[in-house]
Amino acid sequence: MNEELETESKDPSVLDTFYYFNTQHNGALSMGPHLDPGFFSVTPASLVPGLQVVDQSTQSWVDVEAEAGAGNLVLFCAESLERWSAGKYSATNHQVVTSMQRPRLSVVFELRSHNEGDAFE
Ligand SMILES: O=C(O)CCC(=O)C(=O)O
Ligand SMILES: [Fe+2]
Repeated sequence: MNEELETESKDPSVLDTFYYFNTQHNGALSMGPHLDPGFFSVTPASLVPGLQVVDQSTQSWVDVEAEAGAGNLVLFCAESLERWSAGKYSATNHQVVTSMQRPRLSVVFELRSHNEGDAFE
């Protein structure tokens, strides 16, 4: 295992909060497309839209807050779960775009493991 991967797999679980000023034009990227590194991520849908996930059946972006009302929990798979399940559960590609020119607050919990081989050690 290279050093970068080793460091990544030893990251603790995180609870992040984000405040997006949303001063750019609608549709501008606030956080580029990415996969989260852990097993899964869970976030309450925000009051202000912005989170988008890729629908794997159509490969198109879906607006999360249009599907899940504010406060409903959204759970998506991340990279360790994809590797650990040998691809049975694919990590969800997601991004954040500017919308409504109103500040957006989000809270995201990412469950990670100290050692992927022993997932819940
Ligand atoms: O702000 C959000 O809704 C998502 C943030 C995110 O994708 C992340 O923390 O990895
Ligand atoms: Fe993310």
